[in-house]
Amino acid sequence: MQLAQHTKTAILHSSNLTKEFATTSRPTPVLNGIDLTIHSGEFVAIMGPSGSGKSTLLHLLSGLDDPSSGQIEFEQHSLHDLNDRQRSRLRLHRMGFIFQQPHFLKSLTIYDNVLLPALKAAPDSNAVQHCVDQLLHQFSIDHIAHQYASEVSGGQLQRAALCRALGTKPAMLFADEPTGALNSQMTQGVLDALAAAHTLGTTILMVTHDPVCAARADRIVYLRDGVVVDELTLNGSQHDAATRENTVRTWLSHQGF
Ligand SMILES: Nc1ncnc2c1ncn2[C@@H]1O[C@H](COP(=O)(O)OP(=O)(O)OP(=O)(O)O)[C@@H](O)[C@H]1O
Repeated sequence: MQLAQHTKTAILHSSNLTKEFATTSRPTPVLNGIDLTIHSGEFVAIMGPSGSGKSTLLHLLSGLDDPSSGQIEFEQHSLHDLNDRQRSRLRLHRMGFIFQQPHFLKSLTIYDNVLLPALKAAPDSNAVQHCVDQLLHQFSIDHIAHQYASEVSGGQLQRAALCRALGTKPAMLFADEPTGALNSQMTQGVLDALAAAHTLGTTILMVTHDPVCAARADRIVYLRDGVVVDELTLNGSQHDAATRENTVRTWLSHQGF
């Protein structure tokens, strides 16, 4: 992984993105024309009321689901132009994912769960094992490497999920409420791990309800009724966590959050 370079190269760009879900009565519009650019090396949080379309947007931007209309470009690839196989390859090699509930294969150790997708992405097993060892050490879970998912805490498991996501060396990490199921102490551990991944150059897009999590981002995008209604850029000089959090909470209160 390379050190973060704060160049203004777009890694992800969406234009006029819409999404409707077909319900029994009529199509329900959920996203109503999203124009969003995420720059390489940025850490962007998506916030908004429940049902505003945050997870739907994350799924579209990562190619997990298709928009009803509009364009998405990821590293100059139009997702629309890729077939399923090409998209899967792009997700395996260039994107990482973490969700609120990490799903691990129960019959494999934490180590093997992390190793498996990394080997699929880059079959040089020695280099991959070295990378996995480093990740587990960096996120302070090397001592649970040979345990099973059922034997470790939620915070440890989420950090393992982050290792698994980073083991394929993705350019961009998509995180949907990664701390939603954790207490505040475990949340801090996962946020520190995310911040470390960001410092090493991974672009991050994170959906969150939590101002404490959002305060770690460079920029917060606020969604209401499927539209981006406001953005907050956090001043890089606000290194003090309490100051950043206050800035975020004040801004959110103006959004009626
Ligand atoms: N597969 C689906 N079929 C029909 N409706 C859906 C589907 N997925 C999401 N929706 C609807 O789209 C809207 C937005 O959902 P989404 O999960 O994106 O919101 P969100 O902002 O992430 O919400 P939350 O904060 O509660 O997780 C909701 O009204 C939801 O019911």
